[in-house]
Amino acid sequence: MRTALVIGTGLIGTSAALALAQRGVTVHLDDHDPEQARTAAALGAGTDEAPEGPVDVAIVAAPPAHVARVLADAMRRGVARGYLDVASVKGGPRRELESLGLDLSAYLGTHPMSGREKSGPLAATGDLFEGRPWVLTPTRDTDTEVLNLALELVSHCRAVPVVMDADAHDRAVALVSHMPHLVSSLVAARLEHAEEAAVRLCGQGIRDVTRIAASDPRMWIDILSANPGPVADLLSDVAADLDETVQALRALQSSDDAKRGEGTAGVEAVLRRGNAGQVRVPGKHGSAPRVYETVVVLIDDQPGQLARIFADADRAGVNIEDVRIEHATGQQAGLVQLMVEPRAAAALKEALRQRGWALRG
Ligand SMILES: NC(=O)c1ccc[n+]([C@@H]2O[C@H](COP(=O)([O-])OP(=O)(O)OC[C@H]3O[C@@H](n4cnc5c(N)ncnc54)[C@H](O)[C@@H]3O)[C@@H](O)[C@H]2O)c1
Ligand SMILES: O=C(O)C(=O)C[C@]1(C(=O)O)C=C[C@@H](O)C=C1
Repeated sequence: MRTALVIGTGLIGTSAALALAQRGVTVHLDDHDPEQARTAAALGAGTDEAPEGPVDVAIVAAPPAHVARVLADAMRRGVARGYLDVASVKGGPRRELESLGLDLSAYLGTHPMSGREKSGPLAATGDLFEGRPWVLTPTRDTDTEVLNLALELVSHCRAVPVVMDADAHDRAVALVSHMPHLVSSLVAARLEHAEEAAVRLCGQGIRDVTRIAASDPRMWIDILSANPGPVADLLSDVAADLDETVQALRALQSSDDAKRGEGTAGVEAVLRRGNAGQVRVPGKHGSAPRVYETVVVLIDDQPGQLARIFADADRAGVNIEDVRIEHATGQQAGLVQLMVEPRAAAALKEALRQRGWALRG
């Protein structure tokens, strides 16, 4: 692939454009809000000038409700050899395109399983998709050339291609993305009118559970409107589990020993089922989760601290596998958790201590 046109230069479009531009592809940027395309261009994602002739691939990264219309318009204008979209739902846009009577052999629906709770080009990064699954939904009618273009895009973004049927994809993401999003919103909603004294105590647990609740509701209305049935079925199962958990907790309040025993068993069952589900969440690069040792470092809230820690770890020859930052409430300090291979932990601790870092835990 030599040339690409990204239509919709928000978080996802600009992130893909940055990755393509970094691999030498000439990227043209287009958005119904020209300011967004200008911003993406200023970030180094490509040019906001229109291509002179057809490009190799057009990537539509507009909100799901607009995807079919934008694709249809681009296909009628013949702007590319192949047409892709990256919408979070796949069945609806495909059916909408079919109903418009277009030849879909040059179209392939895709979905990168990576994103952020922030929108717009300024939230974009060229490494957003690295190591993440990127779903491709070819049909029997899809041109091989277009499938190859999609595989090239995924490879340039250093993601992992996963081929699926569009409706199977929508059922799967109902479980791993859409239902969890609503649960996150429901948990975060309990904080809206909560007392300040309680909210001030928020630690990492609730931050983990509520991060995605900060996402743009307009985007999520589009997503959920295109997949309501599977999400409603799953949420109704969660509601049944919630009812059982409430009953178990009520039993724990009883003065009767036998009832309390039932309550403990009920609560334990839900926690153990949670453990069993959690271990199935794939780790980095989509592989089985690895067990890392955590080295905790106290940092001041000053620029450059993280870069210094990474440089010191690099000097000690230790690879940081993952990182988390916990900001201490009301203080100019934070805790950085560095996840490393267990055999590298002792060397890292020693090197960081020698370079004056305060370690915790
Ligand atoms: N945010 C995520 O985590 C995530 C992850 C994977 C896939 N997606 C999918 O990627 C797509 C884009 O999401 P995003 O998070 O980048 O949103 P975003 O709001 O950051 O960007 C969307 C962009 O599309 C533009 N746009 C809207 N209507 C348009 C139209 N008719 N023609 C051209 N441009 C138009 C907007 O001006 C905006 O710049 C969506 O389909 C979404 O489902 C999102
Ligand atoms: O904000 C994030 O971390 C996300 O990855 C968002 C997330 C997801 O649920 O996994 C949300 C919707 C997209 O379709 C893909 C990714």
